[in-house]
Amino acid sequence: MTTPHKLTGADRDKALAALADHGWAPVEGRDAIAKRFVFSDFNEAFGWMTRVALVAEHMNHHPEWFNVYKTVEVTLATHDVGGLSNLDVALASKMDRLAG
Ligand SMILES: C[C@H](O)[C@H](O)[C@H]1CNC2=NC(N)=NC(=O)C2=N1
Repeated sequence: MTTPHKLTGADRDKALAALADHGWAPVEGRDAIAKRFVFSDFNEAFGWMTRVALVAEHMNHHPEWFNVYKTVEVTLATHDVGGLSNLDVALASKMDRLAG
């Protein structure tokens, strides 16, 4: 897997702008991004989480997430670099793609 590199300056701004188009927003007071995914029911939500979990494990990059019924609140940050990295951007786009 790729080594994470922290996004700063123009790279970070550009990544945040692209992610915003897909519903990801910066987290207040923290160098992280978040998005709420709402599915049609619990099976859809948990099925998606399972698919994401396999991708995340393969990337060795893991989400912070909270599931209630059909809603999954996701926060992405890279603990190893103390902020947002290229791996968060990659995982965010994989999550979007898997959500359809
Ligand atoms: C030791 C292991 O490679 C690290 O702890 C990995 C695992 N998954 C991770 N996931 C996330 N989100 N950030 C990390 O810095 C991270 N680091």
